[in-house]
Amino acid sequence: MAFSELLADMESFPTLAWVSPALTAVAVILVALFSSYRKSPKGFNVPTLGEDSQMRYVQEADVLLREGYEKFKNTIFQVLTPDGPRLFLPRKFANELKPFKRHEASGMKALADRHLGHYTTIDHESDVMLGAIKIDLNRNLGLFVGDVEQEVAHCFKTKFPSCEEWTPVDLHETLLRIVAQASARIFVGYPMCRNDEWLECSTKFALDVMTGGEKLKLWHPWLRPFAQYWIPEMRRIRGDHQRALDLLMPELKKRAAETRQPDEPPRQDMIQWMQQRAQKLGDKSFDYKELANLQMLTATAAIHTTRLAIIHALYDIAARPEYIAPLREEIREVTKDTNGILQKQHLTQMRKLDSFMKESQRHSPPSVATYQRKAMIPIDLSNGFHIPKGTIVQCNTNILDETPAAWGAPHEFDGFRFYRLRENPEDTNRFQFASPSYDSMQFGFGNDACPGRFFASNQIKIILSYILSNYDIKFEDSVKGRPKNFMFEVNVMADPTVKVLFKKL
Ligand code: HEM
Repeated sequence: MAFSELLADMESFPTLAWVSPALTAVAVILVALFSSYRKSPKGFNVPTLGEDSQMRYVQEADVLLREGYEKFKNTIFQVLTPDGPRLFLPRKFANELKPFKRHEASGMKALADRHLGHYTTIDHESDVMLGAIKIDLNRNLGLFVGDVEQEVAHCFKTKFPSCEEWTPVDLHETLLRIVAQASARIFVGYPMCRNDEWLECSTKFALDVMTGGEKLKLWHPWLRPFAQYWIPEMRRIRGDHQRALDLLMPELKKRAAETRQPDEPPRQDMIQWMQQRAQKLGDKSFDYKELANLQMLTATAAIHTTRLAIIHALYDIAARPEYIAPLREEIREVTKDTNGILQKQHLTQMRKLDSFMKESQRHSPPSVATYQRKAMIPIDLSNGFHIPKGTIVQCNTNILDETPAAWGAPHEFDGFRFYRLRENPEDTNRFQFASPSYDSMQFGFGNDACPGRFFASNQIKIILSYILSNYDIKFEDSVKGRPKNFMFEVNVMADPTVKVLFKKL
């Protein structure tokens, strides 16, 4: 971030107007001294990839990590990044880290550290939240197919252009609303899932965390306790939590006051599951405030990741229109007994769509280094490398050359490769979108792989099948081929400048 941007942040700090000019001058000098702060490159005893890699790491980590793979193959290497040296392990070490428990090698702590979770409030591990996702949500997924489809249809009717003619649509913005509302149907229930303020609050929080964390990283660690008050996003985070509580309160009070009839089935949504889990676990610290925080954290983990996977898939479909007819035909075929109304078994039967989603994610994963862990204890690897306690490591998980030979041409986009692999009766339950494996770590790997992946798989299928059944899609004429992804460090983003044209069928 430029010095001028930091100053702009300072100017927006409300109290600065009445702070003495001398104090402001001191603050300006401190900003000047520390705005270019970067962690000193105190590296590890492994080869370093390119001494001048810092900017390349920010803008093209995919290319850089590929170079690392070609140069070092099965050797651990480090990259000098703006946050200091980072260790990249060849994929095979994921197998060695897998047996470690989360209090020994933690994915959550790695993520929290990356986003300065202590300040951005995401350093918050909760058994209530993990249990509600891993157990309750996954157990009840089938219940919600109709409800989610209803929310998706409602969103398209109320928030989407009519598309009688070819109409350009900003997928980033529109899908944020659709995914947020469809997810909120299960997280906070109806009618809260249509509350505009709630949807805005629960989706903006993630952006504040990401941007606020990045801005705060530019400050020297000693100054961060003060600098957090200068950065608008960091100041907003506190407000986001309070606003979430205020917005949820009427619903929580309503539920607390209601007596359900004995023959009434229990409510099924994340609010209910979290409350029940907290009771079961005897979690004394769980109150309405904590519930609101956990809702925000769940939305943060769920919404942007799912939206991005859908955008990538739509870019892949628009770039390869030959897939539209077979995908549409599959949707029509599996739902023909219910006149096009989706039921849970239909989602399992959509094997071509599942394969297409997995192939899209293979080419456009959420990150090119998905398996990241913070060593909470010292860990020794089989090659003698010692990971000191407190160190974050990640695996170089997006090297297409490592694709198993049986999967076919590794670099090609083959939307139905997993569909064909599953035709082998022994493999019929393998190679699914929501099945992480050693060769497919887009959702992570092992016990702590993404617990929301089954839910995400359903949400993506419901939304894509709605689009394919109701619209034709294509790129604007100016777009040639599949738009190249953008990188921010190891994170893979879909080009936000591209518009997809929609036309109602
Ligand atoms: C396409 C959508 C999604 C993608 C690509 C994705 C990806 C990931 C990845 C790569 C991890 C790290 C796993 C590891 O390090 O082994 C993760 C963790 C996690 N995800 Fe997802 N995710 C998605 C959707 C969701 C949804 C919908 C939810 C919630 C309903 C969710 C909740 C979580 C949580 C709570 C964790 C931390 C798990 C733990 O520490 O045990 N994710 N996700």
